Amino acid sequence: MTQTPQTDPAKLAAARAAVALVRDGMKLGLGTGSTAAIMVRELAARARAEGLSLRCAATSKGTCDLAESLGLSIESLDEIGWLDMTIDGADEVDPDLHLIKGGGGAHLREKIVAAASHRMVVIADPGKVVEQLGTFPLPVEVLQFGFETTRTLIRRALADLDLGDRDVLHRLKGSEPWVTDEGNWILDLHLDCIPDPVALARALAAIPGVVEHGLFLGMCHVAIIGKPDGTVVQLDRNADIDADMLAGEGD
Ligand SMILES: O=C(CO)[C@H](O)[C@H](O)COP(=O)(O)O
Repeated sequence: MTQTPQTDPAKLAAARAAVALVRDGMKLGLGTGSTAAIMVRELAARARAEGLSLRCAATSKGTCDLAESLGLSIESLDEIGWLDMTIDGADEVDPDLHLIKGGGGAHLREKIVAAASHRMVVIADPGKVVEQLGTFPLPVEVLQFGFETTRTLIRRALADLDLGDRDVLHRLKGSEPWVTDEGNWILDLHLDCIPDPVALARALAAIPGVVEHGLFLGMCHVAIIGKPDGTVVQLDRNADIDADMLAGEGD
């Protein structure tokens, strides 16, 4: 039976484990996506039940609307300042806890919020754990101005990294461009594998029309991987991680 994101037991387990890390008085970043949405619901329920006083910054309009509808107080990042912890989902997590994010198109705000956080906690199901990043198409947020120029420069950068002849696709919603919360467009880079994420991140960041790419390198401190049986595995950065342990357990 196909499970809706709300009832996915692996995502729910990861979300609950992350919410258990929250303490009264914390300043939190709230991620975006189906797993993050489950976390927001769990967080709101716990805050209500325990009377927690929390200050939260959201990584997207969608998360902001959801959190506020559940009674969580959302402020702008600049009002809150430095955050204790951000809890967010991911599209891929590698053994070094490098990530691909942006499947939901929110990676620009997600990266800013993660950068403003003492700790970034990623929550995911086992299908997100990979040996090497790149199977999931890498989202790159680009300005609308000079869009085709930026796409050409990205293709050239990929060729320089021996990643030529890959699809660099304009993300659409129906037949119209998918527009981010910041009013930009997204290119999805179908790379299959990313042998050198650091070199790719550097090359993309050097292209003028690129606003932000979905590689999160060295930002995630802890990944909590929920499993379909409701248990979790916690991966800590710099720990000796055996991604094989989790491979193939996706739901
Ligand atoms: O980066 C993201 C949004 O920009 C999400 O965290 C990522 O796409 C994972 O989403 P989901 O939990 O729905 O699988």
